[in-house]
This record gives sequence, C-alpha cells and structure tokens, in this order.
Amino acid sequence: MPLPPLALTMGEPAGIGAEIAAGAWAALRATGPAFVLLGDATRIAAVPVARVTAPEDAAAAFPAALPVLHRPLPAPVTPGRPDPANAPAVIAAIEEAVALAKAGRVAGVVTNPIQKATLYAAGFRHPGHTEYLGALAGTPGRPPVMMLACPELRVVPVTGHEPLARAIARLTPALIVAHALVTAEALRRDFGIAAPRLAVAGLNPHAGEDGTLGTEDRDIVAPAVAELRARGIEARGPLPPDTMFTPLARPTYDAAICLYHDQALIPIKTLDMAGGVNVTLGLSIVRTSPDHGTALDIAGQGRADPSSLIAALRMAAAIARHRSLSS
Ligand SMILES: NC(=O)C1=CN([C@@H]2O[C@H](COP(=O)(O)OP(=O)(O)OC[C@H]3O[C@@H](n4cnc5c(N)ncnc54)[C@H](O)[C@@H]3O)[C@@H](O)[C@H]2O)C=CC1
Ligand SMILES: NCC(=O)COP(=O)(O)O
Repeated sequence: MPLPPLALTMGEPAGIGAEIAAGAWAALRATGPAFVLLGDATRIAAVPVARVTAPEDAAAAFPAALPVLHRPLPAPVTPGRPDPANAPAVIAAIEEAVALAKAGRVAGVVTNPIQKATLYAAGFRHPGHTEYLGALAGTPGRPPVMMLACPELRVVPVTGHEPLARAIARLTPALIVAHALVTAEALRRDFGIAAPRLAVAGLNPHAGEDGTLGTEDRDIVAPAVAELRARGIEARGPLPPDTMFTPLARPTYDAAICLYHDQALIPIKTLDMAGGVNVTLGLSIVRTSPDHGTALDIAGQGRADPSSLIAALRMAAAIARHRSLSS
C-alpha cells in the first residue's frame, strides 16, 4: 500500500518556512515523498501551487504543483518580523496536522520552524513543538524525546529549552533513564536497530574526574547507566563530553544521550547543519523537522537552503514506512 502524503506545517510565517517548502517541493516532486503544506497559499512564490481541500488529493497534484491546504493568515507578513497576531494560525496548523496523522490521513507530521518567543508572547505555554506534541500525541508515562540525527550522529538532550542552571538542577537518574528507554525503543521500532548502543555523556570536565571535578557524574549519571544496563540496554557512561563526538568515537554508539540542549546540538549542527533532522521520539504519530530555526535574518531573500527540510521529509517517510511494515 502506498503511504498517504506527509503534512508540512507553516511554521513562523515571517521566517523561511514558505521558501524551504517551495525548495523541498522542487527537489522531491519527481521522487517523493509527497507532502501537503498547511499554510497560506499566497505566501508561496516561485513554484506552482495546487490548492487542495483534502490531503487525499495531494498525491495526484504533487508532481505538477505544491499542494496546499490553504489556511489564510489573519495579519500581513513582513519577512524577518514575526507578528504574534499570526500565532494562533501557526498553532492551529500544528494541531490540524496532528489530527490528520492520528486519523491516518497523512503518514506523518513535518514541522516548519516556529519563532518560540513570538508564540510565548501570544500565550503558548509549551517550550516547543516537542512538548506540545507530547501533549497532543504522547504516550502515557513516557516523555516526548527530542533526537537530532544526521548520517554520522544521533543526539538526544535529556533537558531542553530552559535556563542551563535549571536544567542541571533538574537532572536525576530517573530523567536520564526515561529518555534513554524511549530512545532505545525508537531506535528499534523506527530505525531498525535491533540492539541499540547508547553513549551517555558526563556533565563535568572529564566526566567529573572521579568526583574531584563535580559529583553529578558519580551521583546522577553513573547510577542511570547502571540501571539501563540492568534493564538490558547496552549503555556506556558517563563519557567525557569533549571526546565522545570525535570521528573515532562516533561509530561506537547509535545515539548519544546528552544532559542539556547545547551539549547535544552543538556537535550535530557543527557536523551537518544541512543534513540534520529533528525527530520526536515516543509519540503515537511520526514527527520530524529541520534542525534549524526560522532564520529571520535571511527570510524573504531567496537564500534559504531547503536541505534539512528535504532530509526531514525523507526521514519522516522512512519512519512511517518502517512502522507500516512492522505493524
Ligand atoms: N523546530 C523549531 O521550531 C525550531 C525553532 N527554532 C527557533 O528559531 C528561532 C531562531 O533561532 P536561531 O537560534 O537564530 O537559529 P536559526 O537556525 O534560525 O539561525 C541560525 C543561523 O543559521 C542560518 N540558517 C538557519 N537555517 C538556514 C537555512 N535553511 N539556510 C540558510 N541559512 C540558515 C540563519 O540565517 C542564521 O544565521 C528561535 O525562535 C528558535 O526558537 C530553532 C530551532 C528549531
Ligand atoms: N533547538 C532545537 C529546537 O528548538 C527544536 O525544538 P522543537 O520545537 O522541535 O521542540
């Protein structure tokens, strides 16, 4: 059975979402995967648009035009200048895409980047997509887990969009174990890795140097690794964070469990910003996104690179195919 199309959300209208959607369509129109954009059709320039009324019409339209479920914006858009008046439409597109995925009418959700501060200003109460999607389509008892993946590396931050001091204060063995278990299960289910190998990062320089450079590695990370091993997961750590991402170290694990946002995202974005994909693990639906943000500084200039969005669309289709074959 062919998969239904993917749903691509509009993201921040003042960012590069519409440009990279057009670029992704141009790159994928002949090969797929097909996708339908939930957004304002008038924002798409330079490529033909097919306004469709249902995702079921997207596959037939896709080779000739970018299919759009037209969702007009309430306020005019100035590239590079987000307007909180458009925030409800941005959020509604995410909700609609999730509803379509839950109903099996799209194979998965791919999100264009949102301007988080603009949504917060409009009353959005979630740190980002990851937590919001956890609320909309999560699995009871399991956290939604952010993973960034490129061909050479997968990283999972255990804490996310919060001040670093608070993130460190929140670290517990249970939090690390919960994220690692969701990761291991997703690597098996969605990526076909039968026995995932996890590398758990330390927090302090040299992973604490036997407790002389900080006690968190000994008191928080090591017990988490021990529990994972007791549960049959091939986990190692705490590993010194400065050497675990080297070319020699990367092939020794399938995912790096990292303790905070930048510990995870700096290595992967440095390695492969264009090929990196953000995927949410632990959801009932498939969700990916480009690894980058709204790029307000170049919005509307025709300079945005669609590569990461293309990789996100391909990865979402691959995961959906994997799930459909194993169900
Ligand atoms: N999944 C999501 O919704 C994400 C949203 N964001 C949000 O994006 C906003 C801006 O974040 P920043 O830290 O400035 O990161 P950013 O990724 O938007 O921009 C960083 C730099 O990379 C460049 N860049 C990013 N994507 C590019 C592309 N496709 N082609 C060419 N150049 C590109 C930008 O022009 C900028 O110079 C924030 O509100 C942040 O919360 C950030 C990451 C993911
Ligand atoms: N820095 C990664 C990022 O912002 C992704 O967040 P999310 O909106 O996908 O939760």
